[in-house]
Amino acid sequence: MEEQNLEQLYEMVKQRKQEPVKGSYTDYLFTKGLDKILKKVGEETTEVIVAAKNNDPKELQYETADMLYHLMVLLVESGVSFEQIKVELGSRVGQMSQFKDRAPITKR
Ligand SMILES: N=c1c2ncn([C@@H]3O[C@H](COP(=O)(O)OP(=O)(O)OP(=O)(O)O)[C@@H](O)[C@H]3O)c2ncn1[C@@H]1O[C@H](COP(=O)(O)O)[C@@H](O)[C@H]1O
Repeated sequence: MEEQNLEQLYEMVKQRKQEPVKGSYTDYLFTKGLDKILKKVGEETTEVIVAAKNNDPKELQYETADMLYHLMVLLVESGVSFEQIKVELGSRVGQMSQFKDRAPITKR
């Protein structure tokens, strides 16, 4: 079975932006523009949430792939490079998360 990592997907989407393939879904999104892309990111994100809530791993896998694809389209459309995301993530490696427990609610 063929696999694709996120960076390869990003590069493929970027190539579609630079060299549009008329009739392709990616071109359809870029042609429709930012509002359409944002609606799709929102829709696919909601479907991820519902799949997780329904405890449906297959559906979660499918919807996560849909969401990530649309997120890559949004990054390309917004001019954010995959390298920038890697640098951002890299800057966090090895850092300790700042997490503070909220004080428990107590009875008066
Ligand atoms: N990974 C994806 C990918 N994931 C999801 N989708 C598309 O995202 C759409 C989501 O389905 P929906 O039912 O929500 O949307 P829709 O009803 O088709 O359309 P709208 O709601 O947006 O009007 C489907 O049309 C899927 O085909 C993707 N389309 C493309 N890719 C990758 O991009 C490559 C190039 O695709 P094209 O640009 O279409 O050639 C493909 O080979 C894939 O590797």
